Amino acid sequence: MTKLSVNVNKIATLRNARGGNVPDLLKVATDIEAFGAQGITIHPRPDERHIRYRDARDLKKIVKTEFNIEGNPIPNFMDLVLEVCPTQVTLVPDAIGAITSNAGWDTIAHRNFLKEVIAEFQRNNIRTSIFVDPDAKMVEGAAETGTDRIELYTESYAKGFEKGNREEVNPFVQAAKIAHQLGLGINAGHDLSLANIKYFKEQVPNLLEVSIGHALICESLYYGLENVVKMYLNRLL
Ligand SMILES: CC(=O)[C@@H](O)[C@H](O)COP(=O)(O)O
Ligand SMILES: NCC(=O)COP(=O)(O)O
Repeated sequence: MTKLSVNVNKIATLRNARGGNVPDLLKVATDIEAFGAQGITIHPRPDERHIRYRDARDLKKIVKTEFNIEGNPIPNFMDLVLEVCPTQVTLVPDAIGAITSNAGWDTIAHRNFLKEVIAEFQRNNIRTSIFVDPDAKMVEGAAETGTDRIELYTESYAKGFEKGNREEVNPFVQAAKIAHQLGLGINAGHDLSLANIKYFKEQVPNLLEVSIGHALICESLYYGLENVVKMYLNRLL
């Protein structure tokens, strides 16, 4: 079984649009768990344009499933994660000003930095994952950092799948095989959707967790949040 961790960034985007507390992020996260999702993901960004650092602290008090915090390990982010102690931290090399995450780590160029940061989180019993492209060299480099898991950056798969290019999954299959041989756990995320998740899950071996936000919240406008969470869970069996 592959776990579904729902990324609630977009709930915070909607809330922040009016300055109040509608929708209530904490209630939505609790409901998502009640609907069966096995995790909640957030990706606080330095400008707090959706998730605020305070949300991370508040969510920690109520999330009963796996809590995953993603982000670039700048000092403020490191301090937040070490204070909140989520189940997992996913390190993402976010470029300043980028509209969303748009690349995996160069695990060779940043090996020493990643090693240090990962060791610090692991000393505090926080599972680590690093965001990587489906590239054998980057996966091998990830293993050298000591990380527990990798998160495969799935945008290229999602784009290819939309155009009918199912072979776009092949690099992910290869990357997952290498990661598994090297003893790394495998997560995946970015632009996964109801349309493309089933094929990805069928093809990519040893997939432990997917984190899904943007498409899942958009799909919920049509089908409702409870239905959509259950539809993902069915596709991830
Ligand atoms: C790491 C990743 O894949 C991103 O999809 C991210 O978690 C979403 O961030 P935004 O919601 O800020 O686009
Ligand atoms: N790690 C990926 C994530 O949390 C959600 O990405 P997206 O579904 O919003 O593209």
